[in-house]
Amino acid sequence: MEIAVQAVSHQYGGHHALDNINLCLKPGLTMLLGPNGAGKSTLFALITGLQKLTQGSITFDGATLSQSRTSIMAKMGVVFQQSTLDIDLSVKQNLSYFASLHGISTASALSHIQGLLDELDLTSKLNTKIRNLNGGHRRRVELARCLIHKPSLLLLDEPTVGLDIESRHLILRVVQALAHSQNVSVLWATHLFEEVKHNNNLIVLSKGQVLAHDPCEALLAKYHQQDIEHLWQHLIQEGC
Ligand SMILES: Nc1ncnc2c1ncn2[C@@H]1O[C@H](COP(=O)(O)OP(=O)(O)OP(=O)(O)O)[C@@H](O)[C@H]1O
Repeated sequence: MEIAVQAVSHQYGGHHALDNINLCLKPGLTMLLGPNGAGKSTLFALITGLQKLTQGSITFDGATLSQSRTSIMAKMGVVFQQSTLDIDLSVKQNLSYFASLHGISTASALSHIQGLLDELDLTSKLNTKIRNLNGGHRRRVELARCLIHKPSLLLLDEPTVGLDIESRHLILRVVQALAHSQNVSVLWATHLFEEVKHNNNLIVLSKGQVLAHDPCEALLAKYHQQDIEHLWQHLIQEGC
């Protein structure tokens, strides 16, 4: 799915959270790098329709949410910063409930994500209640859940914050493989330089403005920087 964000601004009261954002997301993994308060979650809220879009436009393969909400939402998978799992239900019950919302049977949902459940070390935990899982495994369940309906747009809002290192690496590896092998557009918000790989697309967001949006390699070459942290510092100094 191709997502075009054009001239999008958003204010909370008089505070400009996003200021004239223009982006085009294509299949593959795009990292949205920005510090706390840069406007990442606000952008997610506008793309998902949780916040009403009042300035600019966002289209999904050419259609807006107000034109084709049901079909666009059916193609969207989202992991928000805050967990939305029911902690008193088991892993399987959480997956099953989500599948049923999309008109998918539990059996076909589990069969579709079986490989993923194995990779995420969740198969043996299907009957475990979420409250008995650690944070890393809870996040893995959320990732598996949002892939049940085969989305073509995946939005991940700081999905590895606060997780153990093994879960962080695993989630990053799974999402990178997914974005590489399937026709899925992934937008991954992060404030961690080390999560950005040189073969990713990169959007640098600061104080509600896009400072750069290009393949990472191209940005490193353009600004003569060796790594993401130095690129970031260079862009901040140049842009603000
Ligand atoms: N509901 C709200 N009411 C008022 N101001 C808000 C609200 N939500 C966000 N903001 C402000 O808008 C700006 C952008 O916030 P946003 O949460 O989008 O940034 P972020 O990059 O996702 O940061 P974080 O990683 O801390 O969530 C910040 O200055 C924040 O304080």
